[in-house]
Amino acid sequence: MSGEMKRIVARPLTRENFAEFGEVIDTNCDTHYPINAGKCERYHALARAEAAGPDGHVIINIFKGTPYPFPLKLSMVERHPFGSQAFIPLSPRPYLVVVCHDIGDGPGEPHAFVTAPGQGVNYPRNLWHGVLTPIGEDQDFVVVDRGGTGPNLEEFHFSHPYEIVLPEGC
Ligand SMILES: NC(=O)N[C@@H](O)C(=O)O
Ligand code: NI
Repeated sequence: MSGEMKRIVARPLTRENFAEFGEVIDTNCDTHYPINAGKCERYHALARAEAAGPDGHVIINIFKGTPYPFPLKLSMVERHPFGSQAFIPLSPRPYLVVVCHDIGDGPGEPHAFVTAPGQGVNYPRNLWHGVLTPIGEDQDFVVVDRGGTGPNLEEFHFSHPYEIVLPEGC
């Protein structure tokens, strides 16, 4: 294994297999009810936005992402100490989600997921994650995260990069 990258195969993202990391933003849930005299269905409180630290407040952004080559060489993950970060795709394409638990002095082994078309995710404050990673085509996202002052980006560079591969047929 010396010199070789450890291979991680991405799994399909589900609310259940992502629950130990963060929230999935999609309509495959039971927290919904009709509003506006039945003309609209509200899928309520799918995730919670956190905005702490000096002058912390929630902001809404658009990220126009460009695709990464696969297999992906993952050498860095990051986290946001003062706030959460949610990614909601504006096109029905899968993208890659990479997250890690913190093991005390930094991130543990990465966990990789491929979203279903249209599925969003919310990274709670301080969750280690890979940067926005579209697959195959440019993809735009609404991103809900934290504005304010103070350092809200911490990066960790792995001493041994990982190789992230997509599941068959992706
Ligand atoms: N840096 C930035 O705004 N984006 C990253 O946080 C990311 O998770 O893609
Ligand atoms: Ni981020």
